[in-house]
Amino acid sequence: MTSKLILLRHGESEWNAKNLFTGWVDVDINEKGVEEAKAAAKLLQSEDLLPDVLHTSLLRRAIHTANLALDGCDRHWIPVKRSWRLNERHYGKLQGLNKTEIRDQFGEEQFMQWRRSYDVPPPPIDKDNEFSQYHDARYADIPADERPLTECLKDVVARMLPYWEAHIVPDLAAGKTVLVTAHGNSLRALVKHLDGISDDDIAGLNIPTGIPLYYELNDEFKPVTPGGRYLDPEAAKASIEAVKNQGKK
Ligand SMILES: O=C(O)[C@H](O)COP(=O)(O)O
Repeated sequence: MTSKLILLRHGESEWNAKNLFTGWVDVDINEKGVEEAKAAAKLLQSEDLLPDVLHTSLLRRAIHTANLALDGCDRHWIPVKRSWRLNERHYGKLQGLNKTEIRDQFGEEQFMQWRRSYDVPPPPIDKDNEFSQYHDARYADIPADERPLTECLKDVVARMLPYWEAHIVPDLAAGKTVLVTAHGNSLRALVKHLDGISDDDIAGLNIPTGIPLYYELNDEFKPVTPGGRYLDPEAAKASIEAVKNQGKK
C-alpha cells in the first residue's frame, strides 16, 4: 500500500519580499503569496490530489496559504491539526534583520553558516526583543526552559519528527491524503528525513514558496520516488534558485 503526502511551503510572505529573516515572527503572505496559494489549489485539483486532512504550523502565512489552497479545490472543510512543531525554524537574533545587511556585516561564510549549516544556530534572541515570541500565548504550553530563543536545522528536525511520527504518519497509515502546509526550514527538515539527506548535503536544499511537492510513500513511509515531484517543476526550479540566492546583491 502506498500513501499520498503533499508538502506546501507558504506563499511569498511580506518579509520574504523585504529580504528579512522571519523565523517565528508572524507575518502574512503578500499579494504574490496569495496568488501562489490559489495556483497551488489549481495544481492539486488538476492532479486530483485532494487532501483529506491538513497539518499546519501556528503561523498565519502557513495557515492563510492552506486556507486559500484548500478553498480553491473545495477541500476547505477537511480536519486540520496545528502545531508549533511545524513552525519555521526560529532565527534567533536575526529575526527582523535584513539578509543582505547580515551578509555584508558578517561576511558570506558566517551568513551561510547561520542560514544553512546543520548544527550552528544564530545567536539567541532576547526574550523581550520586539521580534521575540517568548511571551506569545500560543507557545504557553511549551515549558519556559524549552521555548526556543534560536534554532539550527538539527533542532528543527528534533522537534518536528515527534509530530511527524505521532500525528502525520497515523493519518497516512489510515489511507488519508495528507497536506502539510509549513515553512522553508521545517519542510527542509522533513525532506531530509524522508529522503535520507546527509547533514552536509541538506545545506544545498531549498524549498520554493507556494508550489506543492508531492510524495508517494511506501508502507514504511519512505518515498517511492526520491525527492518527490513538484506539481509545477519549471516554477519550482526558478523559485528554488531565488530562495538559494536570497541575501546576494
Ligand atoms: O524565516 C525566514 O527568513 C524564511 O522563511 C526562511 O529563510 P531562509 O530560506 O533564509 O532559511
